[in-house]
Amino acid sequence: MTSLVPLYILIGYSFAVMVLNMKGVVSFGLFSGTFALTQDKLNQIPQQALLQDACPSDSILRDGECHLAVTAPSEVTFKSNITTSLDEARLAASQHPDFPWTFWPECFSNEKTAEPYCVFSDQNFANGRGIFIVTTETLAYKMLQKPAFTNPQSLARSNHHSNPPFIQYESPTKGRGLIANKTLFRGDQIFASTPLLLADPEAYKLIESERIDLLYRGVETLPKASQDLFWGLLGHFKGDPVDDRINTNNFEVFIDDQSQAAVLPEIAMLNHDCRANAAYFFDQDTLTHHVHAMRTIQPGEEITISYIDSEKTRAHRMRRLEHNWGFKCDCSACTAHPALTAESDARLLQIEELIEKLNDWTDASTATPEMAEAVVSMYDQERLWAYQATAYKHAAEVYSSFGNKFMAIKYARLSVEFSILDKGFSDSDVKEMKKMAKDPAMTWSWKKRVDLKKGGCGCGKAH
Ligand SMILES: C[S@@+](CC[C@H](N)C(=O)[O-])C[C@H]1O[C@@H](n2cnc3c(N)ncnc32)[C@H](O)[C@@H]1O
Repeated sequence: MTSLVPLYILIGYSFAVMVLNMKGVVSFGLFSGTFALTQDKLNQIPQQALLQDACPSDSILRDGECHLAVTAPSEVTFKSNITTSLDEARLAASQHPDFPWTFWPECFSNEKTAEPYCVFSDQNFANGRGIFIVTTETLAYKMLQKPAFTNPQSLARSNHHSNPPFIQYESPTKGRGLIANKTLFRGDQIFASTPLLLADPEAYKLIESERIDLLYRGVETLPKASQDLFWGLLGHFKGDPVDDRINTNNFEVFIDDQSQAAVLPEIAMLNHDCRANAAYFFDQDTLTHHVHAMRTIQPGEEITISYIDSEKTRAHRMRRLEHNWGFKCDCSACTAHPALTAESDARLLQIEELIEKLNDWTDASTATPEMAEAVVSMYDQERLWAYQATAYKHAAEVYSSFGNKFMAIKYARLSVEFSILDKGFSDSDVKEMKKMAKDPAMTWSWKKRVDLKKGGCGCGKAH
């Protein structure tokens, strides 16, 4: 699973601005006359309070008003040390036949970097949405081999941001967020978007001003509509405006096993909930970040994702969210009565213990199908919809290990569906569970524990 994480966290960088003030830009004015829903439609939507401060999806809500386009905020006074003008960089690129980038890349290096870090920009990427990548030449040219660049058809399902299944609203405590404008069912697509930028956390090896130079140059090279989307993002660390927006909004993704910070402005409007109703993953072939509903989401309900590992106890979750994003989580799981919270924490710890037992494939294993059933039930009770794939996988494997073909198939089928939504179409868990759903007897776990029941060794039963 990818995760939303400040860039400085990706590199274990100890960031100076850790006392966070994340609510700077939010105010609570009424929506302007551009709001498109009629009163009739509003009346069909429960939780109307949320709709008070809503904007149509093609607008950005800023300071209580809907704006169609967002320009660089006035606090941006950055002066780059890069001396080549954009026009010169464009001309230099155009003079090289078959040069894959729109601008000649700017690069910096020092004694800590094995290769220079550069900004590579393609304005035509994803049908004119554009992208810039701050990384080494080696990694950038590897990315160029991906279908996202070599086969534009592979992006046919990406970046359809008109007529979305949500509208934007502004909450007094969370800032902007997205609420469903129609019923969404499990598996319904909410987003499939390509990043405006990918930034290699290793670029932190550059001196600060040079790393930031590359980021500013990158933003300048984006098409105007994408620049507006970038500047419309919230920044709450109050450091450099570009860095701040990246730190507040980036998702950690992996491309060829290398961690990258990806900024996806539309998806970055999703707020956090420890019991999120949507899940996300990144497909590195198409450089597309997908968000899907994990359960039925009613119209008027906020669509949420989890920024952190929400299988942890409340205190742990609250600490992470406050440390990384500067907010006190007030989701239902974090604000429940202490008696209920204690129960929830106890369940989460018990899930952890049981999973450890289910993962024990030695002859001393005490794992049983009932144990996995308890785990499945507790995930459900905890409302951990985005994580259920894990529970189903354990159940499928334990049933297979006791030779119970149809219970293994049942849970493998469930695991495939949930894993696709949470981990991606081609994740190894998906492949493994697809194999089991077809024929458990052909998987490594088949009858692995059968002989253990009789006190013998389960060795040698695998196919
Ligand atoms: C990726 S942005 C989400 C969109 C953001 N609300 C906006 O207005 O642009 C992350 C920021 O949203 C706010 N946020 C997200 N989830 C929240 C929550 N559950 N409670 C309070 N603030 C939240 C925090 O300020 C956080 O730093």
